[in-house]
Amino acid sequence: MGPNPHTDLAGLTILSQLNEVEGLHIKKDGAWIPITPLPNAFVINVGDMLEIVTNEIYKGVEHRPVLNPNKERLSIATFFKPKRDYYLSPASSLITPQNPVKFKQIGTVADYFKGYFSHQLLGKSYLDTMRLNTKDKEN
Ligand SMILES: O=C(O)CCC(=O)C(=O)O
Ligand SMILES: [Fe+2]
Repeated sequence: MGPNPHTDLAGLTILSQLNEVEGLHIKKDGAWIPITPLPNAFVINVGDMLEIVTNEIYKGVEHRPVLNPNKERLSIATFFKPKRDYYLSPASSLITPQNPVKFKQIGTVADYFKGYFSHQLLGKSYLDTMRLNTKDKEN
């Protein structure tokens, strides 16, 4: 976890904002928006793997934690992802003439992890390199 803007690698992230101090921003329509923690509520973020499985119907949310200089902030993240040996690809039921397949062949979840962590060294989005017919997104 770091302060850099990113999307999460897993399918879904469940965040528990333990002391309800603001500090998470998400990017929406090109603008950073602060998320106000609500009492007794989780923050749920869509990650890269759910974007792949839904063939981009659900988009991974870009977000960044912002340091609050005055208040300590406690956030616990739980990441949900498929098992490592599962094949990672868009669900066939979500591939239609209107929404043709959006991703290259990826392989297993373990293959995706391997590619992701070696690609991180290049400082670019690994998910964007897996898209078909689209240029790498600039962040
Ligand atoms: O600070 C947070 O609540 C989110 C942390 C985060 O983005 C992550 O762990 O991937
Ligand atoms: Fe994150």
